[in-house]
Amino acid sequence: MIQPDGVRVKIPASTANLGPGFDTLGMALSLYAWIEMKEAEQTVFHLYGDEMQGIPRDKSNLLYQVAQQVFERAGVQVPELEISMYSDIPLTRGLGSSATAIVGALAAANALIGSPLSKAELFDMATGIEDHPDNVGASLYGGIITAIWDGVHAECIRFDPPEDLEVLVVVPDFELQTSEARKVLPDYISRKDAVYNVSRASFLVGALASGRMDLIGNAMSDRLHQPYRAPLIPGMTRILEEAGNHGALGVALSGAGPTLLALVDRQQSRKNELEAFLLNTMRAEGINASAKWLLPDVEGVVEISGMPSRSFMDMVKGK
Ligand SMILES: Nc1ncnc2c1ncn2[C@@H]1O[C@H](COP(=O)(O)OP(=O)(O)OP(=O)(O)O)[C@@H](O)[C@H]1O
Ligand SMILES: N[C@@H](CCO)C(=O)O
Repeated sequence: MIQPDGVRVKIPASTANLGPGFDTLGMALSLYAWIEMKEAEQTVFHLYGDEMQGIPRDKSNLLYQVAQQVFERAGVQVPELEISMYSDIPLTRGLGSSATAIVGALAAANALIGSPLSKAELFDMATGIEDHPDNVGASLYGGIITAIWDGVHAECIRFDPPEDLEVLVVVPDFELQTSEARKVLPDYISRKDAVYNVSRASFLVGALASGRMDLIGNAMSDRLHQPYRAPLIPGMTRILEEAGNHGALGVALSGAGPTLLALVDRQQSRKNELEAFLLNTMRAEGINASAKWLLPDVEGVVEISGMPSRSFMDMVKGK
């Protein structure tokens, strides 16, 4: 029942909220992590790449802990594991690195024992661990997801992003833990602000699902989290206000930040201008940042089969 050669999965990064859809909307992105998981005599970790620095290499590691939850739920014992991971996803920057690790570990552990758990069960477990469904739903299902969570079950509707949608992310060179970026949020907001957000979030889903990219801009504004988080990210307020004048369809804080995200029509020609505006605005505030042009990922987590003779890193390099 346990796969003798182990299993390999590829998991996309994600952006959460897309402005008004706090803890609800997510989109998978073409930036990836890879995990290999095998049964072993003694637990050992091989963590590759700059983004894995500082991640624990003992049984306290999130990947190991999450895998054990799968085995427990399935009633199977696999106490010792050999786990390899490589990631291009920056840690603690608002691109869903923790969700990627959770979804990757759930999918790999489930595949290792013959896939007894359904994707819906993995979604419930992932949301329980992360505590909100937006990033994990996107990494699990790919595309754009709109999700609900009642504390036990998560449900989502997934749809394909508009065909010409491209995504610019500008990743500042400082970290911001999600837990810290949640502490600054108020427990209560006014009815006026609640209506503002419900209307924008609903309108945004309608615009994205029907391919109306011309309507995205007005729909991406938010009063639930971004105004409170803006003081943590120098340059953010100006970028949110002015990126539309430099070719962005819409702009938002990516997840809990500090990364900023602009949605762009792939057919338009002002990409250099937009990238320079975002980078220069941050630089003027003393923040170095790097820009990445990404596409939506439409597959979500996938198992990579049939290459047990290739080393893990050869597989990653072969992409
Ligand atoms: N591969 C991994 N193995 C173990 N722990 C990880 C791994 N990847 C991420 N983490 C944990 O997740 C933390 C980052 O989670 P956090 O929610 O703060 O940021 P994020 O997921 O990158 O951004 P956001 O949730 O805003 O999109 C890291 O500090 C680390 O503790
Ligand atoms: N919806 C979450 C995403 C970050 O994990 C937040 O904004 O805090």
